[in-house]
Amino acid sequence: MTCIKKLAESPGLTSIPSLYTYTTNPKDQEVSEDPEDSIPVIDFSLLTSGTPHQRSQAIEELGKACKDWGFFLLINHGVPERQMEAVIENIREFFDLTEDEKREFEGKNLLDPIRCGTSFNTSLENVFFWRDFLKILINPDDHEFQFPNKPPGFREVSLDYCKRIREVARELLKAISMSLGLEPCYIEKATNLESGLQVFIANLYPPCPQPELAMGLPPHSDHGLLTLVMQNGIGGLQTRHNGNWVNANAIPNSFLVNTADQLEILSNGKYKSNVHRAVVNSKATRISLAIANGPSLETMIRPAPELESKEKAAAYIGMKYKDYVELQQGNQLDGKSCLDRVRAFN
Ligand SMILES: O=C(O)CCC(=O)C(=O)O
Ligand SMILES: [Fe+2]
Repeated sequence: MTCIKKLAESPGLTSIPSLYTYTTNPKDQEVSEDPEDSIPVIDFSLLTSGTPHQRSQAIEELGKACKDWGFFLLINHGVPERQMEAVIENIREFFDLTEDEKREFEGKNLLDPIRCGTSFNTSLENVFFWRDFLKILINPDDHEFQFPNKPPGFREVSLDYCKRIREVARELLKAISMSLGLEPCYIEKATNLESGLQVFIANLYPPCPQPELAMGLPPHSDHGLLTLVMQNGIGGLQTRHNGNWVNANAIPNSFLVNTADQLEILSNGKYKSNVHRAVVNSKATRISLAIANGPSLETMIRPAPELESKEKAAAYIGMKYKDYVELQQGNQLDGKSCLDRVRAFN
């Protein structure tokens, strides 16, 4: 399978092959400029080291962001900027490897620890996306993490980065539990977060000669609990809010965080997983790194009984997270179609 990077670098490419022509209805081509649609900003330092008053206020704001948006910018998170830049630089070097070198990391099965490729699921797609990816499953119970051995140092800097993200996600999930009126460690315990799966998803979106006709990643929600995204300073992520598409303009050194399907299930639908997409541009290569933080693969996730009531019975059936990941990764990327498979009819 030819990667999109190679295609985009073909000399004199002025139009995209029809295989990449993605049809978007006119309403979905519009992007909201409404100031009401400005993405909430959460200050992580207030959640962890603010005064009790600042803390409870920050928890309330976080709960509101999860309920109204399922998306927020996270500032003052404590992950060093130079580490973020180093990971992005290594990802760039990884994608610069030759096609032959990258083929070694292609992977065959959905739950292979390392998979690299193009689009999302080329065996099922009629239209391909303007995106190459590298996906690595980071399972803390596996002490021998598998990771590409090229470029040199990629493994070390990335695994350390994932560890830090795991801590940030754990703190956020504590605050989210509290915002739902649950005890701080509720989500951590219910998901066996200690053994929780992280997926390292590096995305490369090369410049595209007809960006309005192509799609980097189509509208979808993520499978885990919380996804933390950083990028190389080039925008492209858009989030859906009140039926509008909104550009996720990152503040430098912030994370773009979105709530994912397992959080919607656990919160019994109080916090909806966020639908987002990645668009492409004609000028610059965009690199993004999404770290999806999820439950442990063997844990069955179901709505918290504390959040069920006479008026709101469990809105989802329970499913083992491993089965959910396979379902999501094995199908076409299409809005929240995977979540529909666990919706209860009551
Ligand atoms: O490229 C991005 O900003 C988003 C990527 C994304 O949504 C994903 O990898 O699930
Ligand atoms: Fe995503």
